[in-house]
Amino acid sequence: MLVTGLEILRKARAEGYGVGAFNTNNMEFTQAILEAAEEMKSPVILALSEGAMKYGGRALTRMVVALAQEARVPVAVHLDHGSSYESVLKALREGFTSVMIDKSHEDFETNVRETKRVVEAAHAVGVTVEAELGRLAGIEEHVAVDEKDALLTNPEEARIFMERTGADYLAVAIGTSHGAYKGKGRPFIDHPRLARIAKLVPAPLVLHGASAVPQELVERFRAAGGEIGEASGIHPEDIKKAISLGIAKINTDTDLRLAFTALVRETLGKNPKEFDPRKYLGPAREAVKEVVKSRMELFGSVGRA
Ligand SMILES: O=C(COP(=O)(O)O)N(O)CCCCO
Ligand code: NA
Ligand SMILES: [Zn+2]
Repeated sequence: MLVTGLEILRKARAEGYGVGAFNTNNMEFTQAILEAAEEMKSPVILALSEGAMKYGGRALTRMVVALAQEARVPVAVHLDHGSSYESVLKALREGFTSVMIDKSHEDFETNVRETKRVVEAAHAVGVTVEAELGRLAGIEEHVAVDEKDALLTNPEEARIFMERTGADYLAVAIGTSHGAYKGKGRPFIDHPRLARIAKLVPAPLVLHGASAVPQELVERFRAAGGEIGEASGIHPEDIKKAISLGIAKINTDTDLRLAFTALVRETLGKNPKEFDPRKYLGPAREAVKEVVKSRMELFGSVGRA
């Protein structure tokens, strides 16, 4: 059933588990994510970025909202990294039940003002809001303290920010970053900082850039002809620890893309004569589903629907 992001995330934070927000751009990803959620009896958040909205248009948004309504588990349809008030309004018009306004690159007062404006509009139509404070950036442990403070979320600022904006959940910067290159080896995650934020911010917390970029997936991608450098993601133990400290929404996109693309390359490589899209998109869909299921097990959301 289609529910708001807060309905899913409030319970997750209260009960100490995480819920995956998985990005989709097409039918196969959407099916894989929802099938995994139903099989695992797990709540789930379907995330569409502005790029996804542009790429898929009404075909994508109508499909995602309709399938979320029919799903046998709680599903929120979420605008990922909304960059403007107008972009959020479009998502609200499409029936999304969760919207992110990401003004984390602006100064504090601008972020507060813009976020507050979105909260008023979204709440007026029963939709909940994710905001962001702090700069997502993979940082090495030895990075100077003042540089970390310039980048990562300041706990006291977070408290004031949430009180002034009324946002429902908060994306925090504690050392993760988007994409496949999150730092040399095991990225440094500032758990003490997260603990301080969680003490001051009772709202569900969000972890962006949370993909694991597992080596076996990177190898499979390379073996099938893909090219990728020294890729590394967030260690599963760091995800579990972050959830125990207050993270409730975990964004995963890169892992799904790697799995899907590795399988398309592999299937096409093995069957040069094949030109029925279902024959290479189907196995890729299954690979995405398996990644989503394993993420749900890691997050502890299995059986929580
Ligand atoms: O936080 C994330 C996903 O992070 P990751 O790249 O670790 O999957 N997102 O918001 C997804 C869109 C960003 C491009 O990946
Ligand atoms: Na988001
Ligand atoms: Zn993100």
